Amino acid sequence: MVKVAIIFHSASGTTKKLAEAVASGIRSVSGVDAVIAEIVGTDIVEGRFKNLALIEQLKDVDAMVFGSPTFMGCVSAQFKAFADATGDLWAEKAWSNKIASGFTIGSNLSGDQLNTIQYMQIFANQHGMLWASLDIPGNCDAEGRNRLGAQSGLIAHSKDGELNAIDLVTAKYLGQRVANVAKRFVA
Ligand SMILES: Cc1cc2nc3c(=O)[nH]c(=O)nc-3n(C[C@H](O)[C@H](O)[C@H](O)COP(=O)(O)O)c2cc1C
Repeated sequence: MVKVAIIFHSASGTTKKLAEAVASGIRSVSGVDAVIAEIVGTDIVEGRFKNLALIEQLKDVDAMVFGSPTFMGCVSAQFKAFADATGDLWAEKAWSNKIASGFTIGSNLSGDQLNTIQYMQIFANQHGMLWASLDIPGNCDAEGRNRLGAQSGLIAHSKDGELNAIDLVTAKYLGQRVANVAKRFVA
């Protein structure tokens, strides 16, 4: 069984809804299962991410999809604390050649969400992971998916704390895509 993990932080729940949609996309691909790893505030003690069980969960996965709200133009502090806690794995090349992708959400249409995705991509590349983009041409899709037109990963927009239904459909597709890429790569 190919395993794809979703590692995400969500303060007010919108990123979590995207994560659930990504998981449903992963699980819709035969032979692939989703591993959910939610970063929560209490994982951070004196500024450092201490949930080693969450990191251990990622040991055997073939791919990871990172999710974070865009806070002040980048990933949340909680997500960054998780990333910083993987430094030993970086030295061991423990995640080398795993597939990676990412999603984020912001309350502005152009609220610097791209920087969040680019940070996730750099984080993945630090680990020697292989980044899977979002291969839905923005504004050229019959179903209107990828409505904000980011190709590096999924950028979503929350309005008054609510998600857009199309963003959820796009998130499901992102899960399917990463699952299919991981399946191909593992075969
Ligand atoms: C401290 C803080 C900083 C934020 N910074 C940004 C930002 O830079 N760009 C943006 O578009 N939205 C920003 N937002 C809005 C959140 O990204 C948005 O509400 C998102 O849906 C929250 O995700 P969550 O529900 O998973 O916590 C910010 C919100 C907070 C609380």
